[in-house]
Amino acid sequence: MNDFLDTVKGKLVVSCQALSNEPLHSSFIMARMARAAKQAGSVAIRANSVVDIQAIEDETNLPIIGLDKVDYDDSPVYITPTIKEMRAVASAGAAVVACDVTGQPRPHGEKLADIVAQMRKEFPDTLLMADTATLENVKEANELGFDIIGTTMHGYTPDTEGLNIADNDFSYLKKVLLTAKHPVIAEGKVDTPEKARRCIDLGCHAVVVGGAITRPLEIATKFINAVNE
Ligand SMILES: CC(=O)N[C@H](C=O)[C@@H](O)[C@H](O)[C@H](O)COP(=O)(O)O
Repeated sequence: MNDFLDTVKGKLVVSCQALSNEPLHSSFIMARMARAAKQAGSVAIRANSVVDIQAIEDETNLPIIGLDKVDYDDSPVYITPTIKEMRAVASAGAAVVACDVTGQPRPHGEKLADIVAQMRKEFPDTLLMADTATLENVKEANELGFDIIGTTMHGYTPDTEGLNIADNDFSYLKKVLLTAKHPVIAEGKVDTPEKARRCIDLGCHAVVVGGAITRPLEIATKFINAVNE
């Protein structure tokens, strides 16, 4: 039985990710980041790549929202873009597999509906999280029956560039909550404890915070910029 949704209800999930061009890129370091998150009380971890997922599972035994960021030449979609990465993340033991649901073309012409159907067949106990950018994407995630709807890609697609879910007291997130037919996880640029709390108070099932906790380059840059101004 997958009890992920019960486990994270009303809670914070810490995202521990560092791509190959980031200073902390290392499964060992991501596992230590996850250890710190667990010690602080995080009930689940969001992680990128099979090796990081395995290292974090070994270290923390916490449930994981897994993804695999891969760049393909023929598509702008990079969060778990094809069935190959979906299978690999589920096989690594992630409780939830997150993937891009932004309506943009996937690599090799793969269709999201086919990917979802295949995953349901092969991994019936694994939950699927839609990383959406717009209300249209939320509607598609509803129709395809995703178990969790995330706001992950809001601000990161050509249509939404520069937007932030926290703008105007989370006015976009409020619309997502009205549109989504499945639990909503707020994710993306939630960079203060107060904002994380607000997401829960507005009715999100859970909230994911990444960079503000686990990306020291991002954190240090904010301090440096403030001091140098
Ligand atoms: C857009 C994209 O690729 N987001 C990624 C998705 O997994 C991660 O790089 C983010 O760190 C994560 O979504 C958490 O968000 P934030 O780090 O802003 O709290």
